[in-house]
Amino acid sequence: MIKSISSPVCNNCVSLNGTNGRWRKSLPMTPSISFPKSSITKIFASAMSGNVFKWANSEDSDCLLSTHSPMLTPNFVLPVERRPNLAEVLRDKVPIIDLGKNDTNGLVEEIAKACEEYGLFLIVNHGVPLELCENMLSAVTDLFYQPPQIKALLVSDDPDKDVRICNHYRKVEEKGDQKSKRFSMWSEVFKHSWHPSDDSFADLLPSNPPNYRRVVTAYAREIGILMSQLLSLMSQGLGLKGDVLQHRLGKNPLFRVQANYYPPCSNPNLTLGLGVHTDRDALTVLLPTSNVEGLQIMKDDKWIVVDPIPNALVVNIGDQLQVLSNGRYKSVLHRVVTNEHQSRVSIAMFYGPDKDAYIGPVEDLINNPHPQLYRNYFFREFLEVYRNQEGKNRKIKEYFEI
Ligand SMILES: O=C(O)CCC(=O)C(=O)O
Ligand SMILES: [Fe+2]
Repeated sequence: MIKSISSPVCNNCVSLNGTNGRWRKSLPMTPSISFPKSSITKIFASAMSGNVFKWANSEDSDCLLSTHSPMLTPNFVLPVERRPNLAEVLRDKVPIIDLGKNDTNGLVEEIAKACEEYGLFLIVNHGVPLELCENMLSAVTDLFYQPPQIKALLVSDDPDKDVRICNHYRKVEEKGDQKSKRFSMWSEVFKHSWHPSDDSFADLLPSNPPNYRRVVTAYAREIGILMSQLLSLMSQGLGLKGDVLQHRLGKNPLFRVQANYYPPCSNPNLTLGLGVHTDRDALTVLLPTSNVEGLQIMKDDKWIVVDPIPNALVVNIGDQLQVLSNGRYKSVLHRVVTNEHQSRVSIAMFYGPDKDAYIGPVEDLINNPHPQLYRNYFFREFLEVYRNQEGKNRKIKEYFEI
């Protein structure tokens, strides 16, 4: 059991007090999900021409149709140098950390090591009930399996829209050509905000699937508790008091969800589910379909597979923790590859700073052998740079390097 968890500083955040013992619960299996074709799907499928649906309000982007096998049209085929080169991917071991352990000091050490060396680790015995994870995955799957005409109502490329479905893309500039070419990623994503204790975010969510609002608010509460615990352990891993990182992220953190749907793909060598990126926020907790591979991380200049083991959630460091830790924790470079036979869903819950948070390396972590690596900035500045680099290979924290 984890004993020394400090109370979160944010009034809006959930408290860990009173959760003693929950970490001892052993977590049952995270299920693999199946993708039944609903009768509605069949009706609408017959109304479609071709396999790729052109969204009515999104001129430029061909969104994938999750209800049947989309075709690998040229807009998904990446230039040769950007393809995943699957033959060279390694099967190194990504750390698996048991949060149910009694030894807090050991846990702090293990987590710090994983954050420094990998920027990503799996957690088991994390306390989020299995049934809730299952319900979350199946509610999101139902959402993606709605008829395209229904989903089209949510489709938007406008980053200011709180609730939306979109198709990520990469802009690639060709030599001698002023105009960059857009390549679509082999996925559909559903985004919205969340909150660990104020359920009103759910009022903006679609009323279908009917259970989504209820499930996501329950899941958000659990993830809020888990993230507070992780931030406390990560803070201690830097030799700081448990509440420092959470305090630096501000009173009104930006909580965002991104659910990703990756249909089977006829040639995974030619495209990516999500392009190479780091997460722009502080912390990500990801719930993937178990037993279907997809996520890969870069370590020592090599891509390695993140094994989707049952029961586990994936935790990864985002850009803001790399900056706050003065480069000690790594915001891990990652990507998602597709596979020929199985669909995959993942749900990323992001914890980002308050827009007004002043982010920069924590002073105690700046010293002679460790000079300050980043200049301080308000998070809203970071977001602006992020937006200006939209669709490109982002280099945002590099922009703030000293
Ligand atoms: O699907 C995954 O495994 C990763 C998703 C991801 O990287 C993201 O949503 O930022
Ligand atoms: Fe990511």
